[in-house]
This record gives sequence, C-alpha cells and structure tokens, in this order.
Amino acid sequence: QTGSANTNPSDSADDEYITSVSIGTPAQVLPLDFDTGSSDLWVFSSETPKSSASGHVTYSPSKSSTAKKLSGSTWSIEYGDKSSSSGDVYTDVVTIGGFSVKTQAVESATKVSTQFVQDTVISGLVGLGFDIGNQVSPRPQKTWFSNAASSLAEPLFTADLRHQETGSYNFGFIDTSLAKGTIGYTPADGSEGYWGFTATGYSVGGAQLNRNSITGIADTGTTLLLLPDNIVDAYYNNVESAEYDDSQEGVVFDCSEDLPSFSFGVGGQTITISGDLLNLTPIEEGSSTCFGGLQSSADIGINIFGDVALKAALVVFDLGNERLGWAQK
Ligand SMILES: CSC[C@H](NC(=O)[C@H](Cc1ccccc1)NC(=O)N1CCOCC1)C(=O)N[C@@H](CC1CCCCC1)[C@@H](O)C(=O)OC(C)C
Repeated sequence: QTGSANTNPSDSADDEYITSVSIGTPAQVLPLDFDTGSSDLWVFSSETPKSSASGHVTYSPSKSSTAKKLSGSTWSIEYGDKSSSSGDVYTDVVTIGGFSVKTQAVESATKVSTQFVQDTVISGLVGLGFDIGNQVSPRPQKTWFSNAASSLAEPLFTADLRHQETGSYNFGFIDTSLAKGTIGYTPADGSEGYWGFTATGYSVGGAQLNRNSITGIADTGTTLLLLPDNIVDAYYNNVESAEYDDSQEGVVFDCSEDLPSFSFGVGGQTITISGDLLNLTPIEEGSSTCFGGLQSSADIGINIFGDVALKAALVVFDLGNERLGWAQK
C-alpha cells in the first residue's frame, strides 16, 4: 500500500507548505503543515477558544462517529520559533494521500499562541519526526507515519517541495522520476526526535566542494536554510549589496542581484541550490530589497536544512533503514 498527497506553498515566499488531511467519519478536511522537525499531529478544534479559532478550519470530534477521547492524556509543545500550543487528545481515523490510519492520536488544541492564531492558512501540524519526540503525556503517542509504516509497501516517505508550484509527499514508495540525479543515502540520527544527518562539505557558486562537514536536520517545517556564521559570511561575501538588517533580523540585498548558487555534499551526491531559490522574497510588497533564504543558525544552536534547501532536492525519509536520501531535482 502507498499514499500520495499534493502539497502547496502557503504564499509567494514559500513560507510553509500546506497539505489536506482527512480526519474522522464523515471526513473533516483540514489544511495542515507537515513537519519533519516535530512529532505531534495537532489541530485547531471545537475546543479551541472561538476568538483564537476565527478564520481557521476546525476539527469537531463530537461530529465524528469514530472519534474517541484518550482520557487523561494532554499535550504541550513549543517550536523553534517560540510558537506553542497545548490541549487534550482523541483518537480517530486520519487519511493522508488516500492512506488511512484507523486509530491515530489527534491532539486537539485548547490553547494556541498568537503566531498560530494569525497563521490562518493552516489548522495545525502533522509531525513526521521520530516517535521519541512526541509530547503527549502520560503516554507518548505514535506519529501518523510511524503508525502507517508497517502497512506501507516500504517504511519510507519522500518530500518533493517546489518553489511556487505544487509538490508532493509520497508514502511507501519513491517516484525517482521526480529527480534528475541519483539518490545519495546517509545515516539519519533520530535520537533527538528529528531527522539529523551530516553533510560532507559545501561550496559557493559551483566551486569544488570543500571537506568541512555540516551536521544538521532535514526540516520541512522550517522555511529557511540556517547554517553557521562562517558559511553564511562566505556566501554573502559574493553578494555586493548584502548587509545584515536589524529590523528584518537577517541578511538582505538588492533584489536585482544575480545570486551565486550554494552546494552541499550528502551521501556521495552534490545538491546545488540555485541562486534564485536563495532569494526568498522582497522584505515588503514592491520593495527592491530582498531577504536571503540562507541565514545564520547561531541563535538556534542547530543547523537546519529547511524548505530553501529541500526545494532543490527529492528527499527520502527512510525510517526502515534509519537513513536520509537526497537527489538533485
Ligand atoms: C528556527 S526553527 C523556526 C521554524 N519556523 C519557521 O521556519 C517559520 C515557519 C512559519 C512560516 C509561516 C508562518 C508561521 C511559521 N518561518 C519563519 O520563522 N520565518 C522567519 C524568517 O523568514 C521566513 C519565515 C520552526 O519553529 N519550525 C517548526 C515547525 C513550524 C511550522 C509552522 C508553524 C510554527 C512551527 C519545527 O520544524 C521546529 O521547531 O523545528 C525545530 C527542530 C527547530
């Protein structure tokens, strides 16, 4: 068995990617953000304060004949960008890309932080990290993918995120036609809950890769490519107008700049992110100053290969073999 779901950028900056998920009987369809950086499936619901839920699609367990309260269970989560949510837990049927998990823990939000209230294009997250990262207590719950894995043709899923066009999350199979290059595999470290790996080197503007390894995570829920300051500086030294903008909290440059590409080595392959993908967006509608897709990871303490990097590749999240596969797109 397999599953295949389309995913779409939320806005002109590809800030996040939205995938439709069916929950309950009859199906309630919610737009959710698939996040390999976390391990909880949570949704705006009939239990979310009306003022917070305004503008969001919500899940009502009382309207689903297959919903069951997981009594005594609660959850609370905080993300890297300091956004947070918490609540209680139901189980219900959850269908993604035509594949159904009958008894999935669906975490219902009774509290959501301001960022979620304002982000009306999504109604919650589907965590695709490792089960160890799940935040339900007293008994942590499995992710949708973990529950699905044993029934899927292969215990893996792929992410094919695209700039300003429809991409896909495929479950249980690899559509190699989505990639130009060969898939290079490297061990994945799931001990922290997310998909950790080590890139073997990097280069700017098509030069030969150096051998400076970068340890980080493959995170579909993070917009940017976040790397150490020395790499960020090496890149922007090639961009005449680049400067750090305090108000934007990142490096900006003239939108007219012809940005160099950025490449990294992984699993014996080289993934090259084109200059175009490294120009995220004008800092304001119509501005001629643009915000960089590559920014510093210094304040976070972890390097993150987020959507800016993932858009250059077909990425295989191979749970069965505890490995990550990367192929140039
Ligand atoms: C340094 S980690 C920052 C990361 N957040 C982000 O990358 C958010 C995602 C977002 C987009 C649109 C609207 C709202 C939020 N984007 C962001 O901070 N941006 C500021 C810079 O310009 C680009 C957009 C993050 O917290 N990722 C979460 C999932 C994320 C999904 C969207 C809702 C908020 C939570 C998760 O992947 C995570 O915490 O990873 C850990 C392991 C770092």
